[in-house]
Amino acid sequence: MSSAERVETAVDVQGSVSPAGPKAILSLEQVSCHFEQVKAVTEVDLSLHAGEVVCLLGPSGCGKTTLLRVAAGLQPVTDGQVRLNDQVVSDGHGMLVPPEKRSVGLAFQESALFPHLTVLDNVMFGLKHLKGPARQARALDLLKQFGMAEFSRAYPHTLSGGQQQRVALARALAPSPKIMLLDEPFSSLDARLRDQIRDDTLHVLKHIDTATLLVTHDPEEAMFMADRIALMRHGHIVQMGSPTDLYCHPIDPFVVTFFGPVNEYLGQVQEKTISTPVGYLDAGHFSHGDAVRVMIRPEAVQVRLVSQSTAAHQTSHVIMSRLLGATSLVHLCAHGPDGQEMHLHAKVPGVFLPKEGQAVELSLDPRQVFVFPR
Ligand SMILES: Nc1ncnc2c1ncn2[C@@H]1O[C@H](COP(=O)(O)OP(=O)(O)OP(=O)(O)O)[C@@H](O)[C@H]1O
Repeated sequence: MSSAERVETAVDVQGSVSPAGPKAILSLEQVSCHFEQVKAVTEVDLSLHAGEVVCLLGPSGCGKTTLLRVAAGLQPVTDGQVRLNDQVVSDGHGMLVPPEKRSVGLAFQESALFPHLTVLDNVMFGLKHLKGPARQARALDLLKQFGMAEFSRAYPHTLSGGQQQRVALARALAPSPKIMLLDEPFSSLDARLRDQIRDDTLHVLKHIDTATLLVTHDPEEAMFMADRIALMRHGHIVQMGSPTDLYCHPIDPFVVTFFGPVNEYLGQVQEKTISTPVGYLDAGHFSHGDAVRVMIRPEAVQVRLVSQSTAAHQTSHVIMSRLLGATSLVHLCAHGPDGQEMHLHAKVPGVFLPKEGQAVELSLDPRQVFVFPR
């Protein structure tokens, strides 16, 4: 094992806040929304620009839907203000511009279509400002972009759930809203269908250059869809930035673990290093004697097979291997330079299934190792 190896460590870095460039279409400024004792959202700042997809990500009950409803004008704020194109549309005194005047398109987990209208009529419903042929052409264009043009004469009850959701998205986007608000629009679909509709939706959103706020609790979905992610907890935005910012520069352990399970090691800084069973880490800004929590993503663990030179219990070795599909998960017992042991998971690409007992040499990709105070 590469026990003498010294590994540079990526430590807590604040993600970027907002892209430079044109003015925001939608701004939430110090927005709070409380329901009696429940502080659903507290002092949130968030801006949304034309053509970008921002995801509100976080665990159940963290305030995502409340924030989306505030943006839509469906929920008054307790404090702070909401601006649309620089005009204040709600503040602590009430709702100054109602939802129907905000040019927002809405789609939810189960977006109900009008059952007595055909697919085409459903999409044309919000296009009353257009004349007959233009109205139909616009609706058909949207249906085409969602792969639903051939169903234009069908009624909703004859469509699958996924097809209905495509029509609902087309209907919401048809009036070319300046802002699209989507609340878990893919979560009722099965995995394969979800991937496809997600992909189609992303391309349509980018094509029409609308600003999109998407609520999801799925980090993979947020990374797939978002230009920027706002990760929330207990009504606050914990970290805001690009998917790369959050994944590679998480500001605290909550952000690290929200994107997937990690290997954890509790250590102590000795001089300028932290000794772990997988080698020495650079202690970064920590000082001698600091108690630290080392978080190692399974993807950071690099495994090299070696011939056994010492007894199994003194060498890092394989406990078991499992094929997950595109990746393999290898359970390891790591033996450190100072005699420490650690059960470790390594996620490696492709079919890599070393046998139980196989001796290995372990190293780390420092970009996916994070150290926080204990
Ligand atoms: N109308 C309401 N009255 C009282 N409490 C509410 C109301 N709406 C939301 N809450 C509370 O506010 C908090 C945030 O709820 P919200 O629905 O915004 O969370 P969420 O992150 O969207 O959750 P989920 O992912 O489960 O939908 C929760 O504690 C919820 O119970």
